[in-house]
Amino acid sequence: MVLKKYNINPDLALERQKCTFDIEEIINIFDGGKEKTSQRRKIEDVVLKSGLCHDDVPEECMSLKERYENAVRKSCFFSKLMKTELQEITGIEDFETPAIRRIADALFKDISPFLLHLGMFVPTIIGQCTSEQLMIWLPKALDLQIIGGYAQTELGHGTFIRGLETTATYDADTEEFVLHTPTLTAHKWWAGGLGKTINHCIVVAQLYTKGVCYGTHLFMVQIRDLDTHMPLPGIKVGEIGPRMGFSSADNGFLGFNNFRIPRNNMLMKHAQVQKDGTYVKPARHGKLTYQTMVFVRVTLVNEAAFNLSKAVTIAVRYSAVRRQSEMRPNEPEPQILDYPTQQHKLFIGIATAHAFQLTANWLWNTFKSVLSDMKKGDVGTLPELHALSSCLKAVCTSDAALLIEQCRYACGGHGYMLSSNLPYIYSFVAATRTYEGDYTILLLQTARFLVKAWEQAEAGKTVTPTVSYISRSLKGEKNSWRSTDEGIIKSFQAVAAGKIALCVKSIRDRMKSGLDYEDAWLLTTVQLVDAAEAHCRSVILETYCNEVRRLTKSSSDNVKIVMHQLVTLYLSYWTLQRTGDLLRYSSISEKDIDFMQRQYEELLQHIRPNAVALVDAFDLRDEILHSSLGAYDGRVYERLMEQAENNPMNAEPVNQSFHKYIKPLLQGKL
Ligand SMILES: CCCCCCCCCC/C=C\CCCCC/C=C/C(=O)SCCNC(=O)CCNC(=O)[C@H](O)C(C)(C)COP(=O)(O)OP(=O)(O)OC[C@H]1O[C@@H](n2cnc3c(N)ncnc32)[C@H](O)[C@@H]1OP(=O)(O)O
Ligand SMILES: Cc1cc2nc3c(=O)[nH]c(=O)nc-3n(C[C@H](O)[C@H](O)[C@H](O)COP(=O)(O)OP(=O)(O)OC[C@H]3O[C@@H](n4cnc5c(N)ncnc54)[C@H](O)[C@@H]3O)c2cc1C
Repeated sequence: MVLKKYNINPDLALERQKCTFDIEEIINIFDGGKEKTSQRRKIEDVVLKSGLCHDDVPEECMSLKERYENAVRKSCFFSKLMKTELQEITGIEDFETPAIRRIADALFKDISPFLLHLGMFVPTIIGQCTSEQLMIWLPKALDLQIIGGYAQTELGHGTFIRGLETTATYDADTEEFVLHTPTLTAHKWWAGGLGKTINHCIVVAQLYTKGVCYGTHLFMVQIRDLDTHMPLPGIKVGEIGPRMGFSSADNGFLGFNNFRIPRNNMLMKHAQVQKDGTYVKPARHGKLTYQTMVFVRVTLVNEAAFNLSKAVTIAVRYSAVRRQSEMRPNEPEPQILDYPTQQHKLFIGIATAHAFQLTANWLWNTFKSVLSDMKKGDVGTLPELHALSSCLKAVCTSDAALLIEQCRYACGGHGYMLSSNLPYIYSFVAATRTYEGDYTILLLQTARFLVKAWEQAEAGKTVTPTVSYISRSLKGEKNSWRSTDEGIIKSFQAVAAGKIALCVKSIRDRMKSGLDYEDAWLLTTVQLVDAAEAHCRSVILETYCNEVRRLTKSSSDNVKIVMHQLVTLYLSYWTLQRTGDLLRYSSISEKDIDFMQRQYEELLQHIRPNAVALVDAFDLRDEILHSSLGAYDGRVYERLMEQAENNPMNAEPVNQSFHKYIKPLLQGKL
């Protein structure tokens, strides 16, 4: 759609005059410096000027097939643009560039069918191939001579990877693997792009050689002819059908009928099958084939932050424009943003977007540092990364989904319109809570790490920094509540330590009463999930505070003030959400809680004048927001009417169904 130009809505113009800080300063902080902001804007200009974002009809008014075809068209031209003009600007073949991720949303209101190519296929090649394999597949994948996906999940199993049924049996005579789908439930299911788009695929299958099963391994499989795009003989492939979102990502199914691939198509960086069929197990760590999942979990924290920032931008701008009800008799209707309950719904969204973005950046740096350790042969930091990326992925995607839905509630009926974009943002983020490891499953992985850390600390061993609070707790350090940043973080750590202690106790008590470890663990899993969530909260709170302090060191006083107001709001919000836990595990009193409640309500008032400026500081162009409610000019009603008038349903004054059905019904002739 071409966005019509309107003058700024007067309410929104007034809001911007109230701003107390330099918006550009905050934009630079989140971009990582002035130069990065300027590079991002250049990238956005190129994409927006390319005309690629244009749709003849709104995406939501297209059929599923049209939406898919439109998304393929855009993905192809966008890929070409990335290889040419965008590469010149970034100067690198850098798919990490956050700016590329952001501007992709100007093209796709839903999802690109190439998402998994960039999101999992290329990263798996980079992380799992030997250098010889890398030289064969990486240039082709980066150049889009081959397009790939990641097919792990099956109809019968997603979470439990060890239970996957697809087999890859080595045939030493021909030096090939035979891929086979032995049952209905063994069909690959869900892989993005698999339905219609991709010609190659990373397949996760149980490896058999010399009659022994060695568990799941990764294989590069060509599934379609490069010229005709027809499925290769022995391959059954198709689209799984309409879903809540991801409508243009052609999620697919895949079955193999004794399909042969060369030995070299097993990704052999970590484990190998030699020509004679001898299996060589990974030298360093048994779970290195799970590395792409860790990578994606790390990027999903960023997705949570980015999508929440879009939703809250839409809802705050709308709330500044929308007037409803009256505060006092005969007074003009106020902007709904003036209601404290509305501020309560929205300002936590702004603070959370900041908290998650800074946590995502920190996690990304941790990920890079662990990768560099692993390159040197040291896998010692991997368990902590796995525990961190698991809980942060779980909690951030889950919180973001809830807060995005809250943004929709905050927009009343108009938020329910697809043209608000809130339903699309929600359905995308809701899926991130499930895929790449379901919420509960990932928190249970973190809980395993926490229980082990507890046992290590008990044995007097040093534990990693993110769980050092366990050692303090074991030393008997009592928590005394203080309503400062550090004080609140310490209390949240005391909550986490208290919950982990209870889990350990429950497991041990249950074992004493005769249960084996597995049953004792199973019966404690409700508490274990809770403990892992508490640990994750303490990590987010601490990272957010530390990062704001670090990043605003040389900022103006006004930026320091407003960024810190949001930190305090976040800390107060979570304190009030978790009073039960804090009363149980810290020395917080009722008086302290009353103080925190008052502080929270005062903060809403302090942040109110800067609310619109704070969402402007996410610097999200209208073309990325795609929202009738959230455009920079605030012309909500004009856009809603424009969209209604453009609705293809209104192209003809009388729909044919009137003549076919309604009229005969009215006339008793049906
Ligand atoms: C042109 C267009 C441009 C468009 C650009 C847009 C860009 C957008 C960017 C978005 C980015 C990416 C989006 C990607 C979209 C992805 C779509 C979705 C994909 C998928 O979902 S793929 C499938 C994912 N599946 C899962 O996640 C399954 C979850 N299950 C598991 O991970 C495991 O089964 C398990 C961990 C739950 C259990 O595994 P298991 O083998 O049974 O192990 P355990 O016995 O439990 O544990 C044994 C020990 O191993 C440790 N462990 C487990 N996992 C790991 C790991 N990953 N790393 C390190 N260690 C691990 C575990 O802790 C145990 O240790 P211990 O014995 O306790 O010491
Ligand atoms: C939009 C979307 C895109 C996807 N894209 C891909 C893709 O490209 N490639 C791919 O391979 N996969 C993909 N997936 C699949 C995805 O990774 C899985 O759906 C996900 O990992 C969850 O697994 P599941 O469906 O088997 O759920 P299940 O494991 O069946 O979960 C169902 C419920 O059971 C619970 N549960 C399961 N096991 C346990 C346990 N041990 N303890 C306690 N509770 C348990 C879960 O918590 C959950 O509440 C995609 C999924 C979606 C929704």
